[in-house]
Formats: sequence, C-alpha cells, structure tokens
Amino acid sequence: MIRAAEPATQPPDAVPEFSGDWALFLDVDGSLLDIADHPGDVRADEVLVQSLACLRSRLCGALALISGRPLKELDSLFAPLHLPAAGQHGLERRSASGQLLPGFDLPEGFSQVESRLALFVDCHPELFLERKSRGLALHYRQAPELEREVLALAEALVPTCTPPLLLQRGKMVVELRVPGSNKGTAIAAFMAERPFAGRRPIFIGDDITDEDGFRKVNELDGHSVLVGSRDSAARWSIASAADLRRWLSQLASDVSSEQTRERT
Ligand SMILES: O=P(O)(O)OC[C@H]1O[C@H](O[C@H]2O[C@H](CO)[C@@H](O)[C@H](O)[C@H]2O)[C@H](O)[C@@H](O)[C@@H]1O
Repeated sequence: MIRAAEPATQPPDAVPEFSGDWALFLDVDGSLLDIADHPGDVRADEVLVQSLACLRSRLCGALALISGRPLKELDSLFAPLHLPAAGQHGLERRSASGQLLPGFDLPEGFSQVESRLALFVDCHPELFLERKSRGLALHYRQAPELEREVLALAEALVPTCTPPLLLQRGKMVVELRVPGSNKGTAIAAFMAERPFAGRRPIFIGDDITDEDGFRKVNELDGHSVLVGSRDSAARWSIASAADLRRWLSQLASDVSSEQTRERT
C-alpha cells in the first residue's frame, strides 16, 4: 500500500516511521480528500477529522493544512477544527496561534481578467470559474476538450496585470493568481515559528502545485510523500487519498493506545 518512490534513498515498502518530533503538513484536494467532479462536492468525514485532531495533539500543535483553497473553505471542510493553514497556495496563512499573516495585494487589472474569464465561461457553461480573493481558477473537468483553449486564454491574460499574474496548473484546472508565495514558502514560514520550529517537516501532497513543498522539506532534511505515482521530487509515495486516510487513522489509533497505556 505504501512504498518509497526512490528505492535508492529509502527502503521499499515503508513510510517514514512516525515520530513525535514531526511537523506534519498536509495538502487537501487529491491527498486528504478524493478528487470530485466539482470543488463544492468534497467532504471530510468524521474519522478523518478525528484523526487530524488526535495527531495535532500528539504533535503539540505542529500540524497544518497547505492548500490551494481559501482558508475559509478549509475551516468549513474540517469543522470544528480550526487548524494552522496556508490557503491559496500560501497567499493566505494562519499561524498556530491563530494569527492571520499579512496578505498580498491584488495587481492592477485583476478585475478585468475576472470579467474576461467570466465571459469565456458564459460561452462555455460546462466550465466553472472559482473566484478566490487572490486568484481565479478556471476548472475544465466537465469539458476536458477545452483544455488547450483554457490554457491559451490564461496565458494571454497573465501579462495584462501589473505586476503579471502567475499561471498555476493543477488537476483539470488553470489558476491565475497573485505571485509571491507557493507551498514551499508557506512551509518554510511555518517552520520558523512555534510549534513547528525545530521539528522534522513532512509534507504529503499529490499535485504539481505540491512540488515546491516537496523540494522545501527535502531541503530541510524532512520527508516528502507523494499521493499517487508520477515523476516527482517526493521521496516516498502512497497509492491514493483513501490509503492516506487509512494510514493517518492508524497512526491516530496507535497514538491513542500509547496514551491509554501511559495512563494505566
Ligand atoms: O492544494 P489543494 O488543497 O490540493 O487544492 C488544489 C485545488 O483544489 C480544488 O480543485 C481540485 O479539486 C476539485 C475537487 O476535487 C476538483 O473538482 C478540481 O478539478 C481540482 O482541480 C480547488 O477547487 C482549487 O481551488 C484548489 O486550488
């Protein structure tokens, strides 16, 4: 179920052994949650929420979500948890103490880009335009044949803003967003703060937007875990989001048993 992606550097058929000194960073869509037809269709089940709560407590609070989604959505997906998190690919960040870190300004021309994309979606209603405060995600999961057209339009719109937008590709989505952060910079920022500082970072993600995070934890002597299989900087891998959830739930249950033993 869980294997090392690079057998040359890690033993096969194993994940790094869980350690209480981890700082655990988790991607959301495609990693903790299965990919769904529409961004609004995903749900986090109770077992997953309980596993995250248990692991967060075992790691003394050093567990954070690192996602392309806005913080508001992460809070509602994982309610009642209010986890430390980086949203919108690091453009929004909430520290473990609950502090919201200063945001990034919108570039000049952003609203014109939004109108241009909205017009395009009017002509192609099978597309979905997700509006975030610092970016626009054009989803083509329901119309994969439009991929080239979507990409060409996004590329043409990048330089129409000052400073230019950043084009970020994802699973059946092209995002045009404010530059200045990525998942690697978000992880580095957490690692400079309590309770993450001094711990070993582990980042688990599935998409190309997660590669910055994998490179960052590799650089910090941490563990990078890819969900799925493809060329990646990640040094470990796990087959699917369902397998990841099972693994986290097993870790949480081991932690609970350990705590019960300690009390008796
Ligand atoms: O960084 P992540 O937490 O993985 O978020 C990446 C993007 O995820 C969402 O879109 C993706 O998931 C949808 C639901 O499964 C799916 O329908 C879509 O095709 C995927 O691209 C989210 O909507 C984006 O805002 C995130 O940036």
